[in-house]
Amino acid sequence: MNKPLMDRYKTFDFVRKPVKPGELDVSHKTILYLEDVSVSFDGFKALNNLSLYIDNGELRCLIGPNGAGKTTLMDVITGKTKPDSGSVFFGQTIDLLEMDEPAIAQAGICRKFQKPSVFENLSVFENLELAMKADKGAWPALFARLNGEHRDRIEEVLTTIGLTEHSAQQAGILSHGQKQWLEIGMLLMQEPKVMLVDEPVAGMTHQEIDRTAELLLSLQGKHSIVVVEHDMEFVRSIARKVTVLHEGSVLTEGTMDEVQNDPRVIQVYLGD
Ligand SMILES: Nc1ncnc2c1ncn2[C@@H]1O[C@H](COP(=O)(O)OP(=O)(O)OP(=O)(O)O)[C@@H](O)[C@H]1O
Repeated sequence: MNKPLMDRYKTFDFVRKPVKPGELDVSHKTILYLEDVSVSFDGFKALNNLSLYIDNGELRCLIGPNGAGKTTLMDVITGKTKPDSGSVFFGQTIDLLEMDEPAIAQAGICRKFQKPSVFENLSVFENLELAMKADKGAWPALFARLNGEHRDRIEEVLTTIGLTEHSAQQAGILSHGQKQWLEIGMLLMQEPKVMLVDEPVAGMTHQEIDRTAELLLSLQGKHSIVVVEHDMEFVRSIARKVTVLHEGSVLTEGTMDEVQNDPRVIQVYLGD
């Protein structure tokens, strides 16, 4: 086939673009695969043959009692902890166990910890600017002028996180909720494929919790999001699918109603 004709064919959906080596392949709709993952600390199994699959673009909530393994699971996905056994893939082909933490972040898996860690002395805008430039690996260019495209991107993220009116305000004087949204915005500047979000609404007011629910719902589809949260009312307000962890394994998965009515879930939450 001559080249121009081939190029024209590429514009049709039915001709699947071949995935280059190292490129994310979500053609099977799954973006994260964890299979038979085990992690031991001094003989204690924090994760025990855990298998979990996250769809591309979905918003998944992860719940479970204290010590169930939620944090360890996040640590495995981000490369902080390497499992003793099992496999962890990003899309069809990218083996996360062969990558270190910075490489995994660079590939598009970002994590937001519970405590906000914004730069308090910088403005909201400058925090977003810094997040973008740091992502480009361009520390020497940190003080270079922003081009229009970058400025537009920051404005877009400001709108998404609802902080446009606070753009020039110093981050240190934002409310707790606003700091959390700014930090989500800082992740968004890096255009993540997967966002791991740890207890986003801890310490928030009811209004802030509602706003956070709206924000996370608005991000699904464009990003795949895994939220670890203890606030069940909040989980109910955002979750399509909930995964319940217990003793390092998946106990059950389903809608919030399904898992809340599951006798095994009631048992692990209430004890015997
Ligand atoms: N570095 C470590 N060394 C020893 N044990 C650990 C370590 N990290 C986690 N654990 C243990 O592994 C188990 C799972 O811990 P993990 O923090 O993953 O649970 P969690 O579901 O996140 O709990 P929480 O809801 O309380 O944050 C716990 O029993 C914990 O004590």
